[in-house]
Amino acid sequence: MSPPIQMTPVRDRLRVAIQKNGRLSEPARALLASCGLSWRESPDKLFCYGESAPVDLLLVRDDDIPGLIASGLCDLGVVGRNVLGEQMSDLRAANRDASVSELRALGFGGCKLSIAVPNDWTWTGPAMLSGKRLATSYPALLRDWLDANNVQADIVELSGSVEIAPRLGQADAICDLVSSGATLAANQLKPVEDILQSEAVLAGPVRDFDPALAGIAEMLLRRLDGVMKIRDSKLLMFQASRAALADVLPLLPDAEPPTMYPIGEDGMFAMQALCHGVVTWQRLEELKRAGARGLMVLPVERMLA
Ligand SMILES: Nc1ncnc2c1ncn2[C@@H]1O[C@H](COP(=O)(O)OP(=O)(O)OP(=O)(O)O)[C@@H](O)[C@H]1O
Ligand SMILES: O=P(O)(O)OC[C@H]1O[C@H](OP(=O)(O)OP(=O)(O)O)[C@H](O)[C@@H]1O
Ligand SMILES: [Mg+2]
Repeated sequence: MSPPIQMTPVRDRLRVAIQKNGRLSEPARALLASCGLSWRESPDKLFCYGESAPVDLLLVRDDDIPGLIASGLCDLGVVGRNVLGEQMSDLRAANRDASVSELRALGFGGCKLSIAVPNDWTWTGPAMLSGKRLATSYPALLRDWLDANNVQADIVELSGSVEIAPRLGQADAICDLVSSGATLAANQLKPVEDILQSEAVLAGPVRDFDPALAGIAEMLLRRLDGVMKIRDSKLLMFQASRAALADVLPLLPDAEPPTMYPIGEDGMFAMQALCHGVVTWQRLEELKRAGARGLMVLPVERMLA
């Protein structure tokens, strides 16, 4: 008798995994909310049902996010590049294909994965680590870096409080996340090499989305791109004469081609330009000196290209 056919239920709602409690939880939720998503929370707060669009949230430990995407239980996730990179590097070391990839960098949760050594070492380069013991929670990324630098060293894997390992005599140096550097300084360590520049990323499957979900995923990515694009953007409005344009236009910070229309006076134009660079007071003063007048900086709430 042939075995019973297993039917995998087809989902028609997108599932996005985000960190339940931690550094990335609030910014991840805020970013998704700025894409027009809203949710009804379940009583246990592990699952949030999407109300404004068929996009549900799953609240989990960040370490579980790549695996949930790889297994198809979730479609997308917000996770640190450090966590995603570590797990994908680990898979490659086991000769398995990386099944989850970074779809977008999200611009928050910035930190570095760095090698740090005791303050009294005079750093001369990676070769100094030969034969030494390195404590880390990122053994796969550290192994990649050591291999790339032809360094033979022992890796001591710890799940946290890595910075204390040298003081305990457990390791000679460390490889850990650094942001302000305060934790290193408090443990008489100094950063000497950066292995990875990390930030929160949107992770997704390497394979194509299920057809029932592809349209929803595309909608979310499109909105996310719009939000990311205008995150630091401002609409700059001003007036300038035709003669001043050659001096004014190069000063617009990372601007899209401006819209301009003639106004009453001879040779004068009203102009508006979407600027992706930061419009500082100093830049406004430079624009004024170059001939712009009536300068106004406006926030941009939404954009659909
Ligand atoms: N000091 C830091 N400054 C900025 N970002 C950081 C810092 N430390 C970690 N991060 C980033 O934030 C992510 C989440 O950090 P957090 O400390 O909340 O994780 P966690 O303790 O592993 O949480 P979980 O309980 O979900 O496993 C990290 O993987 C990293 O990408
Ligand atoms: O450079 P800093 O601003 O000091 O940040 C770096 C510290 O932040 C993270 O630890 P966290 O505070 O999350 O504690 P953990 O060691 O328990 O992960 C990371 O593991 C470093 O220890
Ligand atoms: Mg974690």
